[in-house]
Amino acid sequence: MKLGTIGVGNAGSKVVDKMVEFETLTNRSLCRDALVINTARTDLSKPDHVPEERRILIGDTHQKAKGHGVGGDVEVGAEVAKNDIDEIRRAFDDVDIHEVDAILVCASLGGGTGSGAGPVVINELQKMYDEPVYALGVLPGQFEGGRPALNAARSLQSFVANVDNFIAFDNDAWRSKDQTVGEGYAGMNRELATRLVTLLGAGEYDEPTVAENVMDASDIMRTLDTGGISSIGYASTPVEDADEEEGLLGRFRETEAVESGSTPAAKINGLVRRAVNSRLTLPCESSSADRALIVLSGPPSELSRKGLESAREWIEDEVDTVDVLAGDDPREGASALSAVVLLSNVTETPRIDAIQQQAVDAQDKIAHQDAVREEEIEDLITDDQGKIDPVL
Ligand SMILES: Nc1nc2c(ncn2[C@@H]2O[C@H](COP(=O)(O)OP(=O)(O)OP(=O)(O)O)[C@@H](O)[C@H]2O)c(=O)[nH]1
Repeated sequence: MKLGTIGVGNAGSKVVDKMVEFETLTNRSLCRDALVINTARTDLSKPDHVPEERRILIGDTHQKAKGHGVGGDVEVGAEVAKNDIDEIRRAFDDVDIHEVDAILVCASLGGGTGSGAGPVVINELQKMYDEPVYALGVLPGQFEGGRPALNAARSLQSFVANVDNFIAFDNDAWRSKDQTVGEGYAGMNRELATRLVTLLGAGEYDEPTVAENVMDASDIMRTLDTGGISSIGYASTPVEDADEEEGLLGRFRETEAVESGSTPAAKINGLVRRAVNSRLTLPCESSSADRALIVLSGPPSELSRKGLESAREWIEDEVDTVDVLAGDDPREGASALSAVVLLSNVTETPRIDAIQQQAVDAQDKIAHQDAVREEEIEDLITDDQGKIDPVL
């Protein structure tokens, strides 16, 4: 599909940047426009693949943001975006909407800009365009504490109510204890970009391609059209005789070899099973999905109709739905065979339940602290009037 991509806030912008990097390295043609919106000037300098003129600073005149971010305050994030909506609209005007099938807004839900400004941006897009608007939302880790969980629980409701589909990425599930936070994020963003671009970029070629069974943008959009929360599974295996991948693309590839000697059909079946049973972007009970879609991407010689059909049947049983679409994404010269599986409208998602509980606890704690503070201030004023130390 042809996509307009918008990153809101720090993490959202980094994800968009990685998507553009991965699509360039793999000669795909997905993001027709990449725009990033932020309240922090320093974060706007981070992307390597988003043109300078497509980086928008909002809230630089706002009393609390002043170009330094909103410090995790979701209310300020939303307010700033509402105040600067004309500027945001002008940036949308530069998108050639006839060139895109859908818009993807990427944001993290734990900070203040992504969680607050993200829903404002989405509402505006929905007002301006008829095309579907999808979101990619990063969920905060449990170790980050109550405030990010509260932001996420609040903003998740606004995201899900207003997008055509919400693809979730759970930082907790992808955190590695052996890495620094920075290394961890870089790896997670690569993994996420690989999944998003392999899925959404399927069937998009610069040159016309004649192949049977090619995945179509309308199939992907139909699977996403549930209005719910989605999760993506992925697995990849190197193609025999492919040149050793050097440099940047090698870092994106976390391929695992499958047993040699297996037939192409068995190889595909095994790969699709591995995609569903390995780490999903959002851990969930796959049988709770409403619809599913399989994309098989790799050199045409590796694609097998029989393999794809038997994998489709396996997912039909696994997910317990007849709504499973499957298609190929032939890529001449690709050095790996990859399977990506989209599980749409999943409802059994333990991490989202846990975030909601963490948010309720955090809200109770904040309410309790506020009540204690008010009581203390009252005591000070009534009992110790005149005894408060001045600041200077
Ligand atoms: N997956 C991933 N998560 C990130 C990354 N950077 C930050 N996060 C997560 O995002 C949340 C913080 O959100 P940010 O995007 O940094 O903040 P923001 O939306 O710009 O908002 P403010 O900083 O409050 O203005 C935390 O939950 C982090 O764990 C990243 O590169 N990748």
